[in-house]
Amino acid sequence: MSSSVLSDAFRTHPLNLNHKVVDLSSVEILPDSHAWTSEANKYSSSCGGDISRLESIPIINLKDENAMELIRLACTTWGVFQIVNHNVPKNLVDEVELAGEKLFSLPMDRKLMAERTPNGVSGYGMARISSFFSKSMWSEGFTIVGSPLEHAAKLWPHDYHNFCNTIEEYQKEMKNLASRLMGLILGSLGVTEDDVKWVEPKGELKERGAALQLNSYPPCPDPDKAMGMAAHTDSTILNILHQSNTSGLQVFRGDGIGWVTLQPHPGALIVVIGDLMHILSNGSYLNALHRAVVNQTQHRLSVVYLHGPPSSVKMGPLPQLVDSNHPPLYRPITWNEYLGIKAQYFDKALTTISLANGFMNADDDDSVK
Ligand SMILES: O=C(O)CCC(=O)C(=O)O
Ligand SMILES: [Fe+2]
Repeated sequence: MSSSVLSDAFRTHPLNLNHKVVDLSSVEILPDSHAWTSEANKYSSSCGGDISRLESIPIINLKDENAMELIRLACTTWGVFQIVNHNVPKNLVDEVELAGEKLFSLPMDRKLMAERTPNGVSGYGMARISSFFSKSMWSEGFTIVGSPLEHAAKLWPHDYHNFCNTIEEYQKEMKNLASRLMGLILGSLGVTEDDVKWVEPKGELKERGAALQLNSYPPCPDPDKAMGMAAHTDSTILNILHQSNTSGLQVFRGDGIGWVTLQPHPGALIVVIGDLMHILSNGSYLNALHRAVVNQTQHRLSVVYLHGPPSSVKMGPLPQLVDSNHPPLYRPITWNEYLGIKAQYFDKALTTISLANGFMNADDDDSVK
């Protein structure tokens, strides 16, 4: 895995470290710093409550002969779906979950030895989106780009091999699965992988952006006022997420339904469509707005594989999807440039590259850097 795209983008846009790292496992009363009000989370008022149960997020069997069509439906209505029969060995998923549990149960002073630096990308710390919110999230994270060795050796100076092996094996499986999913998703848009050369990059283009993010959500004394991870869309092509057997991930349906909880399904992995796939599909595939809520009794863990494009590729709406009736909605952009825009504009990032509102000139690539 290449580290350059994410590392470059994160170095240029360091984290705003207003939030103090707190050892959440030792907190008995929700501190004000972690008490979210409805102003702090503008989407919370539309919370779906009972309605959530009427709508459920599709579970797609990748071996189903209609898988492509089901994916198309899921991407146009949800921007998220679960997959089964994905061929990722169950014991590997269990091992990566255990590795995460082992990591987050270390004492805080040990975890801080592997802390992510303000302009670094790998290591222990809070979700990068924390800097957009005045309140702290009820979660901790560990990001791995490329080899986990450097940070794992800080966590377990004499015993990091198992962790590294598990992570590297999982990264390999995720990379294969992501490329299989790309074939299916592009197919569902009526585009072949041959039409999009960078999907299976050869030679120089091989350099690809990817990362693994472990998220930990300890039990929370006042879960209704706390927020595990605030509402966001992912800045990738797609993310593949495994959640431990405790619900918490919610997806927002804009058509009046509100927040819908993604119930853990044994053996399933979750695919979240990111901003870049939304751009590629010329707006037809939804980049799911999602968040993670917490609960009072159970520790929850998620393992997220971030799948991005090679650094040099400029991505715009796929030419096959654009014609005089369907003009391009976004200007072409590299991932690095998009991550920079996201770091600055967050949930307005797509608007700044929209061609529909005349905000930007399509040829003026450097204007927002
Ligand atoms: O923990 C979860 O379920 C959500 C995590 C997430 O959205 C992310 O890491 O981007
Ligand atoms: Fe996310």
